[in-house]
Amino acid sequence: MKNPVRVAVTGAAGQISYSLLFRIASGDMLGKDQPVILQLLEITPAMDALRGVVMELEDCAFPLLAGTVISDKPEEAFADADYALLVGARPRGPGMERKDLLEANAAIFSVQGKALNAVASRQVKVLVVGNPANTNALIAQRNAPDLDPRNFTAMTRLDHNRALAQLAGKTGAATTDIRQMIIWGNHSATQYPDISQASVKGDAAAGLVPREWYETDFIPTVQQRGAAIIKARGASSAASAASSAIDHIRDWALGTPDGDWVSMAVPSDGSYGIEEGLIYSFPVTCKNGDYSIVQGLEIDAFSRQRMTVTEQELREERDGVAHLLP
Ligand SMILES: NC(=O)C1=CN([C@@H]2O[C@H](COP(=O)(O)OP(=O)(O)OC[C@H]3O[C@@H](n4cnc5c(N)ncnc54)[C@H](O)[C@@H]3O)[C@@H](O)[C@H]2O)C=CC1
Ligand SMILES: O=C([O-])CC(=O)C(=O)O
Repeated sequence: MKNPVRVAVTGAAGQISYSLLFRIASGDMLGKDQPVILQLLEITPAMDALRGVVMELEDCAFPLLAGTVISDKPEEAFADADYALLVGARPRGPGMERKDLLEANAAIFSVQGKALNAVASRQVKVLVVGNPANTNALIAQRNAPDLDPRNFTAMTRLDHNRALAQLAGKTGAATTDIRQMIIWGNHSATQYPDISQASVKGDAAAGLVPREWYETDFIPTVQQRGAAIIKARGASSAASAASSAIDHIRDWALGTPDGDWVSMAVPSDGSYGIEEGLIYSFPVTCKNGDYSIVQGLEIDAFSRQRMTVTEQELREERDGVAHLLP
């Protein structure tokens, strides 16, 4: 049996975590041979609710759950963490954009970045889910100067999976028949879901669907899916967000399949002309616990224009939180 790894999760009594924690503990994220210790962070008023979640975790008798720690102090929850899933933040309600949460949530990520810097494993892999996820990841990263900046990522895998589902529905294929989908940019309404590289059962996706559908239906549907779920459910997506967080960390830790890639928001290294340092979603492949941005893709004028719009929004979000970026 492998030694247990430490997985910190914030917002552990919230609705995403209620789907997420049980799947981490069952081995869906890091493999059926990898024991985990869950280190759960909540705010003080939510500690009773968190104790209830831990009672349920115990009652599952998961063979891989090697321990559970709960705390309302980031320095306790992040101690020696190998993975940190930063979920805890306020969700948006109807009529809000995700960046409307910036003011409410940004402070959380500067405090947690400092705590990760102080006590987490030096190799900690960080996934920010709390919105606005890309800019929150930037805040956490910049407050953790002693950690590898590349290990701060934000979640656009839900958008990626939504795009797979939409294209599968339109072409009558299974999501597993689709390769090389891309989400570029921000986890927001400016994101650019790009099928120009994608294939369905080996055929170019762009040749299988009308251009008109792609531009006026597919792109806005994926961009607005979070809002559509809030409208329908009265609460933001939770189970699908949890599932995508599992996918993000699993692929980062265990690797992407040959011949395919996934979308992750990672610090730009200047690839495709995107300003260095922004946490921008790119197509990436993962191997041996590391990711690389896919290089050499051709970018046409349509794509470039959309990639620039979402880059610009990320610049504006960053400039809006300059006081939290040491
Ligand atoms: N990146 C993505 O694709 C997605 C992101 N989200 C975002 O994820 C976040 C969480 O969503 P839900 O679980 O639905 O919200 P929720 O409100 O059900 O749970 C959030 C939890 O975080 C806790 N919390 C607040 N401040 C905290 C802090 N400083 N430290 C630790 N815990 C703290 C709250 O007490 C609450 O229990 C929201 O910001 C939401 O917008 C949601 C869906 C998809
Ligand atoms: O839309 C929201 O506010 C929640 C979220 O990020 C998503 O479902 O993509």
